[in-house]
Amino acid sequence: MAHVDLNVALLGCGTVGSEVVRLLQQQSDDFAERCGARLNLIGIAVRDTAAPRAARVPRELLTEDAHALVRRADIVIELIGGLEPARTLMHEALAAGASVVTGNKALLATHGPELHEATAAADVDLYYEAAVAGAIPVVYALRESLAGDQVTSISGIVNGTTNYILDEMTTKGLTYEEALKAAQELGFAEADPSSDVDGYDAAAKIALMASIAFHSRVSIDDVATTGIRDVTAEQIAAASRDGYVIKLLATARRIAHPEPAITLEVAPTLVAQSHPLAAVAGAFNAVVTESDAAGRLMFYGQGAGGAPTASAVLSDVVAAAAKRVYGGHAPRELPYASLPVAPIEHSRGTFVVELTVTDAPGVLASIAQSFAARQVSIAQVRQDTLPDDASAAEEPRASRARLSIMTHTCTRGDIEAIGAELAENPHVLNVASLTPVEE
Ligand SMILES: NC(=O)C1=CN([C@@H]2O[C@H](COP(=O)(O)OP(=O)(O)OC[C@H]3O[C@@H](n4cnc5c(N)ncnc54)[C@H](O)[C@@H]3O)[C@@H](O)[C@H]2O)C=CC1
Ligand SMILES: N[C@@H](CC=O)C(=O)O
Ligand code: NA
Repeated sequence: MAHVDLNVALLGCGTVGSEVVRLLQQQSDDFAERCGARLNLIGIAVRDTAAPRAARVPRELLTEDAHALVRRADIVIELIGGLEPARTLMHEALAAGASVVTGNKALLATHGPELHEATAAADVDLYYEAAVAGAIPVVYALRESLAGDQVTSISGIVNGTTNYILDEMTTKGLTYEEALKAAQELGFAEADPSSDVDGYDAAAKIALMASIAFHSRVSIDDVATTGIRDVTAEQIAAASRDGYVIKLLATARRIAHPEPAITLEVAPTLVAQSHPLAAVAGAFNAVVTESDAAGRLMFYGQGAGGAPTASAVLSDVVAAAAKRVYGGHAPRELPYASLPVAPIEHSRGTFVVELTVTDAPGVLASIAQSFAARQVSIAQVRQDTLPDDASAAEEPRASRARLSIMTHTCTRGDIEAIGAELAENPHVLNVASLTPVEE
């Protein structure tokens, strides 16, 4: 079959970009058959053309002038990451009439609306399968497969680095620092790993998924975000003793009260060992959607790493190319529902409150009173005696205990208010954590 020629420009040739080059080289004949176009890689924009690179990267295609390159392309693949110059380059590409494929969740979750508007204005396409959960086709699933349904919630493990770190700490007893270093060496971690460990990478991904699923505009700043820096080996051990694992979960839910809205959160969560997300190990990702007609769906696979992410990039490149050859468009942004984002205090769930307390008569009753005052029902209490505080000056030293209190369903606002009140209770030595639970 005769094929037309399409010019493809690659911006960034790091972990993912270099794998994109490999797939473009190895599968060029197949891609031509699948999209009806020969995908000619016309240039690779890099920061330093003299830097060492994999032998497969054709040096004659390297350029430091990304701006000139995008103006010559039919399809621009942006794999630089970060906000600038990626944002300006994508605008230049769209304005020049190119379709854009990107893995840049940070940019889309911050400046998505203007990029979607520029895409529509230029009558081209914007694809970003790689931006959410790497190889897992979850953007496609939400944009297309579930377009005939009403999504009510999305929850997932969408950051490979933090899942890997928590898993290594749980199963191998590695320290946080050792596990992070290994994740960086394996190519999962972002250039600035704080965006992984502080939860912002997951926040960007849940913002993108929620925007599509709930037909609204959600940004990374709308997500109540807590990372994994404060998760301790003790918490991990206590969770496993009680039948849970700690996972960094990203959740987005449609709520009806006090008004139709969305709640969004990224937080270390106690996931019951029987829950399908508990079995997601290492750098793997999984996303669970609930929708009215389809019920629960689960998507699982490699959410990070060069080759898996390049697979998602190439799926978008093939789709973009086919549209340019045969006509039609990728689904456009459809924010018609305009649901507001509710304060996270409105979100409902069950929680575990962990406290260090003095072990004396009446202490439990006084703590229970804080829950009763807010109509929050306690489902379970576990008490472990702790060794006496050797640093305490007074003799005899007070006995101490660790209390772990699980609630029935309540709002996050209630549990935070209870936590604040308990912090003032003279019997409470420390409120160690307030952790959501996923049964
Ligand atoms: N590594 C992964 O597992 C995944 C990465 N992503 C996303 O894909 C994108 C790329 O990620 P990685 O390949 O891991 O990053 P990377 O840091 O390995 O590669 C980025 C490359 O862009 C180059 N670069 C920086 N500024 C540039 C400029 N002005 N012009 C040209 N090149 C420039 C850097 O020198 C670097 O080689 C990011 O948006 C990231 O969030 C998405 C899913 C998974
Ligand atoms: N740093 C990210 C890479 C993919 O998005 C992760 O660890 O998941
Ligand atoms: Na994906």
